[in-house]
Amino acid sequence: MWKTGQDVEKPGIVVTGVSGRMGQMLVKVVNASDQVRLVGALERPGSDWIGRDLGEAMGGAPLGIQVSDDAVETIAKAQAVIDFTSPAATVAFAELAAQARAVHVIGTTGLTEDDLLKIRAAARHAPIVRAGNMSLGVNLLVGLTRRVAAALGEDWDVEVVEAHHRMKVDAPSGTALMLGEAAAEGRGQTLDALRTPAREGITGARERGSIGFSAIRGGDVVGEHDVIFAADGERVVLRHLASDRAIFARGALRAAIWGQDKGPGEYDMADVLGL
Ligand SMILES: NC(=O)C1=CN([C@@H]2O[C@H](COP(=O)(O)OP(=O)(O)OC[C@H]3O[C@@H](n4cnc5c(N)ncnc54)[C@H](OP(=O)(O)O)[C@@H]3O)[C@@H](O)[C@H]2O)C=CC1
Ligand SMILES: O=C(O)C1=N[C@H](C(=O)O)C[C@H](O)C1
Repeated sequence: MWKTGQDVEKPGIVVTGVSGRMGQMLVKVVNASDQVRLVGALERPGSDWIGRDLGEAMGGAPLGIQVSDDAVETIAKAQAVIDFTSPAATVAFAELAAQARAVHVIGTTGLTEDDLLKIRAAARHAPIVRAGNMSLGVNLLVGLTRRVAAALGEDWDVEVVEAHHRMKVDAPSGTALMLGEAAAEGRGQTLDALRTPAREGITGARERGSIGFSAIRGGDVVGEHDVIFAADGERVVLRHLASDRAIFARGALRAAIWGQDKGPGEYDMADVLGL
């Protein structure tokens, strides 16, 4: 629907932030797929990857794609842009993907309300699939969390605990926020209404019905999330453990393909996975 002529058969994918942890994983997953073509690779202006062959920069065989910092020219070639970078970069890419009528798959977390408004504006022109976690397991856990929260009610205190690698820059994680939102929805409320500020010092007793978050940072932890429902005398713990970033990249590629026949609008992984 988005491009015509010779581009129609296999969607052309542009990956952003290709030198990053997720960027490199996305390049591997996209390049291994026979359903899409990798047509462009973007990095931040000033990166020493700019101008190099992407495959060689990743320490492997040449891929015949030069890493570029020209987002306008590169995104113009795309049917889908897969983007796990930083909030500022993602907001800029959203506008360019919308101009190119390309599907924008956003994995970037730590987006502010203002960023989300700009992304919403871009989604008036092209499909945007955004999720704080693109894995099948976490998106299933989101649905389970909603159901358990609805079933257990306010006598059960909800706490979300997450652990990530030492390089992660945002907290709570995007996944933790998705899980907190699901718990709040299960109780017929919004997370904004129930969220407890980060605890330190004399916090006072826990407020009934509130949802708390704790973040651990260390080592090379890919991503671990517990949703704890704690009552008097018992606890229910829902857990997801990620040990390979390929789960996120596979979900993002699935979203890019899924989005090819969708109209403008904001979608999430529950839409993509039919959950
Ligand atoms: N939704 C999901 O399933 C998942 C989401 N994430 C999220 O994805 C994001 C990236 O994570 P991760 O890969 O670990 O982080 P990295 O820091 O390893 O990678 C981010 C990359 O984006 C690059 N970048 C920054 N600005 C630009 C720009 N303007 N143009 C092009 N590239 C740019 C960075 O370059 P430089 O380092 O030079 O600044 C870096 O190479 C985070 O927000 C993370 O939370 C991660 C995993 C799964
Ligand atoms: O930064 C990461 O690494 C991850 N970020 C996402 C998040 O913020 O939840 C997803 C995953 O947990 C890895």
